[in-house]
Amino acid sequence: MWAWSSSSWQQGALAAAACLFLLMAAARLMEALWWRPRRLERHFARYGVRGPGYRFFFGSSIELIRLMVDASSRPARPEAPHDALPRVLAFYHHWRKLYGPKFLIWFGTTPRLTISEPDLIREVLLSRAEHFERYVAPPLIRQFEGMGLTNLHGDEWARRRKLLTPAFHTENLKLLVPFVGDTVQRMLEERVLSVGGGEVEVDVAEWYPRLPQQVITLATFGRNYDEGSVVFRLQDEHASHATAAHSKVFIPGYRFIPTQRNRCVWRLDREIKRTLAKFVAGLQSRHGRRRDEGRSDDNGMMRDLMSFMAPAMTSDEIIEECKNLFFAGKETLTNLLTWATVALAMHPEWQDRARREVVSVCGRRGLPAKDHLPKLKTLGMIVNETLRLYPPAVAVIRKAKRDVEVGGCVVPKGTEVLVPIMAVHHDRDVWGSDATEFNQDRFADAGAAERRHQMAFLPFGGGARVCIGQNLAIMEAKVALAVVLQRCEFRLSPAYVHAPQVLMILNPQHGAPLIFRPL
Ligand code: HEM
Repeated sequence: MWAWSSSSWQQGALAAAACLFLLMAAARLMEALWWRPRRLERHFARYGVRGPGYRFFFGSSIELIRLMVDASSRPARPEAPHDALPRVLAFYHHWRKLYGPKFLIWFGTTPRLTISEPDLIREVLLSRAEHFERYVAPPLIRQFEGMGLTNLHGDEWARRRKLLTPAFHTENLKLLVPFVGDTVQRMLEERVLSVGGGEVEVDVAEWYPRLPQQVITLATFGRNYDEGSVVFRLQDEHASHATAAHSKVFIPGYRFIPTQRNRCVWRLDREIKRTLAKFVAGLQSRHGRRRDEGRSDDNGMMRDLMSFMAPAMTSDEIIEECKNLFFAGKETLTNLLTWATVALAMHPEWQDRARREVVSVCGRRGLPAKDHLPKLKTLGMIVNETLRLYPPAVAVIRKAKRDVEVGGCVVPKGTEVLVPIMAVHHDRDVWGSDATEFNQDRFADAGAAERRHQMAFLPFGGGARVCIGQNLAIMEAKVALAVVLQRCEFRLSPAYVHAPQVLMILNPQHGAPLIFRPL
């Protein structure tokens, strides 16, 4: 009898504990999925910050995707092609009209405060930057981006940034100038100049990637840059699978399920690491031998990144950093070159002006030299105006590490802050009534952007985490465009459709076919 009642008591206690556990789990779930988002909404509303409203589990994501897909189904308006913001950041354009320049959206259950006023941006990126950390990309994206500078935080980021910064100093990079010029010349010879003087159609969005690919590989490893192309090919494949898989982010743990796509992502990751590991091991022993023999790490052209990394980082760290630099430096530069060439094809008068400058500085056929670069002023203005209207990175995101006040509004810990760079660049209040027109002359005098506002022009971000590769990007862009302008005239192909679209960065949705005529 006692035994029976003792076991039934135990069963009752177990059932009660299970109920309590379930209730607590349900309460935690409700807190995460409903009560907390609603509390945060009320919090922001007290400061006058509103937005599209939180929807259970999905936040504003469904509405956001609908707005973006809808916008990308139509080309840009032909009468105002550079007014691309409504198409590229359709959700921003739509909700800003409804809620003003500061509004709240929800990425799933994560609140994202969207700010586009330069004064507030300055607070987030500069004056209160210590209260924010860089956005942490989801694991699938981090895996192909690599755990390098862009994805590190705190002391490890600071150590790595200090270590790599000297490699990107202008003096070190100037030694790459002849290589960039020579590479573009070879690319033109293969694709355009060898066609026998006739016109040829080239999709520049597909043609340009080879340049940053070769340049980053050389800047990273010194010689042997051909091997780098293997990594880029694998990384491209990895990126397309990972971004497609990332769209299933709402299924928790999806990345661990051995679907066909996930298995492919895992295989590619292993292959990239294996290829880089082989490469890095060879280079590490070369650098080690040089050190033992008391020889400098100078490879005769420039100090490559390996010579900065080899003495201070483990092989795994170097592999992750290489993945990161390959990722950060390729698509961005390809985009800049693509949009600059498209803009010059749309505006033949500026193309002529830029060409006249290149010929007068570098001659009809001479490759640009490092001393020519400061003299290519018009080209520099064109590059800046392209970065203003078509910034490859259309936004940056920060996350509040603790409760912090921005523009008089308390931003609770864990809130993400979205800075839509492209919106600032297209803002008439910042850039004047012709903000959405291509007018390189607005950059005629150095410091013109700064005078508008310290945060008016942010193609490379701002504050401590500003792009480490910006000098390299500007140098590459100026040299590449100079060589193209010297040797060819170009115009839009009849097949070209102006349709900028953001897929991680700003891409031409239907490619960028241009007609080249050798000069
Ligand atoms: C037109 C070309 C480029 C553009 C528009 C661009 C844009 C940016 C932006 C906006 C950021 C800041 C991100 C943030 O604050 O969250 C950034 C960071 C970074 N960029 Fe670039 N980038 C370009 C070229 C390059 C190149 C050529 C490299 C190197 C090969 C590079 C390497 C990096 C790295 C490593 C970071 C992270 C810096 C850190 O967090 O300390 N970028 N870039």
